[in-house]
Amino acid sequence: MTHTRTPLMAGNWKLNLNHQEAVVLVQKLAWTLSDKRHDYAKAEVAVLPPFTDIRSVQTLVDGDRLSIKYGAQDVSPHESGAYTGEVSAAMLAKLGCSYVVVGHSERRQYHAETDALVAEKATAALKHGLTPIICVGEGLEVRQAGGHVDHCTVQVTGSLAGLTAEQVAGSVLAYEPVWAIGTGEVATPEDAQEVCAELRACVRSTHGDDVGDTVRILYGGSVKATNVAALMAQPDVDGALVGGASLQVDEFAAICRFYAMPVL
Ligand SMILES: O=C(CO)COP(=O)(O)O
Repeated sequence: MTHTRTPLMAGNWKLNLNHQEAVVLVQKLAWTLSDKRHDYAKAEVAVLPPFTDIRSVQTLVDGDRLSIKYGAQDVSPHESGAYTGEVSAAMLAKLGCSYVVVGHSERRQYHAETDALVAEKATAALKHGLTPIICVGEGLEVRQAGGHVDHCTVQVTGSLAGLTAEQVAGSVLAYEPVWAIGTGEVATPEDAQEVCAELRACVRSTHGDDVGDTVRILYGGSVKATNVAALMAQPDVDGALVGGASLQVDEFAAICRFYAMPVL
């Protein structure tokens, strides 16, 4: 069966840009993409700013009727209550968010997030109509020992625990090898394909072939305009989760327009 997975290019801004800078970047991004006649059917475009920027981004996107989508970098597993500092999925949904990242390696590392917590966050997001971008990825030692596939399939199985087939089909997975994040050390297209294919096979076996064929799987880790086309040429890579390069408008716009580039 040929799949109809729309590519997704998502910019994870991490802890960068205040709400005023966010508006400037999104405005410039929209102009650049419209100038180049970007086809949003060929690549969906999303930005994932810090929480404090989201209301401003919503106002801009709604006011100018932009086709750019937006979301958050984390969400509480709780609905409401005494959870100081947390932001709920309902609050993000109210702000018009489409996406929310869960289980990014930086949260797994610095906030000790487990697969079980990631699954709870994904469930909370889906309950409120948000699409979770569920991240997995191995560190350098695991990669060097050849344990990357097992590591990532264990993570993905745990992070999808309790989700229905329909919920998994409506989620996005992201393979982000930790050794490739912010290091300039991009995985080769073959490395990315190997793990993305294994993640898809894992979903097919746990939630059915249709779900495996439908779920989108992104690659993340030092994605740039110069390497995106080769990554996107891989059959199981459905998009990119972009960190550093998403803060540069021209670079991110070029990444979004990967389909207009030759595969080097
Ligand atoms: O962590 C990432 C996206 O979530 C990747 O970051 P870089 O693109 O800066 O390597």
